[in-house]
Amino acid sequence: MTMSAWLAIRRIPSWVFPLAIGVLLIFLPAFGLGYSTTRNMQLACILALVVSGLNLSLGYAGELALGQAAMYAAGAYTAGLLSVHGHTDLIVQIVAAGAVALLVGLLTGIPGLRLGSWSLAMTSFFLVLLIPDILSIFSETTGGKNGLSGMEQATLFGSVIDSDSFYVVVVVVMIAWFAVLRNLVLSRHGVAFRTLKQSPVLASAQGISVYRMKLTGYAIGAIPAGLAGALFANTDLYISPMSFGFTFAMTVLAASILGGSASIYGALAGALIMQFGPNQSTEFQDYALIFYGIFLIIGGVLLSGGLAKFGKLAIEKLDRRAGYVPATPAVDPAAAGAGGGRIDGQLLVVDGLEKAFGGNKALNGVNLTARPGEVTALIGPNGSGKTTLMNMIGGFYRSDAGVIALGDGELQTLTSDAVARRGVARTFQTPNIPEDITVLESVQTGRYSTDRVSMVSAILRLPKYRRVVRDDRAEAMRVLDLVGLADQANEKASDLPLGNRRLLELARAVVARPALLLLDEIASGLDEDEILRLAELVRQIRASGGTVVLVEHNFDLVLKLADVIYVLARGEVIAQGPPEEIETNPRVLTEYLGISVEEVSS
Ligand SMILES: Nc1ncnc2c1ncn2[C@@H]1O[C@H](COP(=O)(O)OP(=O)(O)OP(=O)(O)O)[C@@H](O)[C@H]1O
Repeated sequence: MTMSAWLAIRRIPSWVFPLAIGVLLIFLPAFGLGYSTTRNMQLACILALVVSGLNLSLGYAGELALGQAAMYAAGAYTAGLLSVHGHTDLIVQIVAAGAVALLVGLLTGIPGLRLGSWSLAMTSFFLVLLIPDILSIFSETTGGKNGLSGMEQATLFGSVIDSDSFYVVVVVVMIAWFAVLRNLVLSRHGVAFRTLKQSPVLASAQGISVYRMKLTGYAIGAIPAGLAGALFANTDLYISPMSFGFTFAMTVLAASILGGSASIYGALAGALIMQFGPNQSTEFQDYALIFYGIFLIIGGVLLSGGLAKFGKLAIEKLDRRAGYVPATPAVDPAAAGAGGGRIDGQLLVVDGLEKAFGGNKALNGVNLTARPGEVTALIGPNGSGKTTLMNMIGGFYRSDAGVIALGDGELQTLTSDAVARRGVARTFQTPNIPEDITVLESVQTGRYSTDRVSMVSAILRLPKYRRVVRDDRAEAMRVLDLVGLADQANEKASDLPLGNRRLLELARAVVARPALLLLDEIASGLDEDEILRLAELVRQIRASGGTVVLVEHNFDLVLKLADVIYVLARGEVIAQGPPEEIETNPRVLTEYLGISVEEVSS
């Protein structure tokens, strides 16, 4: 392909391609596809729906769950039972199946995710094993092991859907669901999912409730499984527990990993491979689990990221060869709004804060005040409690006693995500920047908790969502310009050198104009020039009205930057005051700098 042709292709909006594939799938039977291929295509689309749900929870929210098979079964039996009882309208069946699957998702997800770590994987795994037993217990209704028969052909607006039209319906449902998913994962919620997967600590520091977000991913992922179940039940008008067991759960997992679980369209690719490959051969069925094991190893080890990753790499390579660079959004000076770049910093008062780890008192009655428009620095030898104090202000540790007041509210009882939503932003000792997102997206995530916008609004691209996206972009470009990274807005954030990653973190922390900004060793690992640049930025934030608390080992920088310095030693404040005082305080010199007063005066 010539490079100019590639550039022309890149100018076409990205949603056009999947839609074109969808439309092609609709018309495939018209090209003389036989019954068996059309049927396999239909089953592949149904499988793709189930896989897309797993991708949302596994690939995006980072939670391994095998419960899709159970949700699929719930959807299929809901539709089947409705049909047996004379409710043949497909829309009614699909809506009911999606709702029941969502319920199964919530009922299993709530306890599974509450317990944390691997418990959702375990809960959902057992759920899959339980399917045949549950269906047997209610065998009078479900037909038990013999399956549910007696379904009527589905109808749409009163007319019976013949098998050719049913194929079209299946593809249309898949296209519609993929459009929903695309809008979701491309929105700020999608970036939030990816942040959560890579760093729950960063996610909660941005105001995202890890538990709620994971549950949301898992529960939304249940919906397509339910829809798929309803479509599957109407394919043969017969369902039995055989279709929903452990082997099916493994098919879904293998398709997800082969196609690439962190992608939407990878779900279709993986489903097509599984449907037209392994599912065709009867010998395969006998050794299915062994083959799935092999697939999972291939997918997990050799083909990390699945086919979707290959596709992405190929696109990136072509982009590089053709010199394609997406346009960087313009910096709009008016984006600063009526208040300019003003930050409404709030007063932080820490009073009598205590924290012990076992017998080790990390903080012992710490008092500290940080004012808006000032930089308050925290220094002290290693192990003196600085990080502990920062983590307690940020809500990551619970205090044993004491009060942390910000403005007219208190923080000490709040979780870290709630503290972030109160306007506390932070940077990390080691920059915490998720992979596979751009510099611009990364800064935009700093605004996740301001101007909140619902997932429904994002999926439907409602006016409020569009306005928030515009503001997110404009504000992010404004602060990127401030830190000097505007022209790298479209680069991969994690590829930046350390100095720029620290600048990026600073931009991400100030983009929401926080009430309190916590900076954790921003100078470490930087050269002189980079330190000067960061210091200048911190001064600008102070001048804009920000309340800044800075933990820093670089004493010279602290002396230049801070308005007030607190010196911690063994969990207690041993000195506090302006730099001129701290610099000459004998206790600080001996305890922190390790030099005697005589040495200084000589
Ligand atoms: N999660 C934890 N569990 C147990 N002990 C901890 C924990 N976090 C900190 N500590 C202990 O609390 C004390 C204070 O540690 P902290 O990390 O707050 O010090 P610091 O001043 O930030 O040190 P550094 O400059 O090395 O980062 C140390 O004795 C440390 O071992």
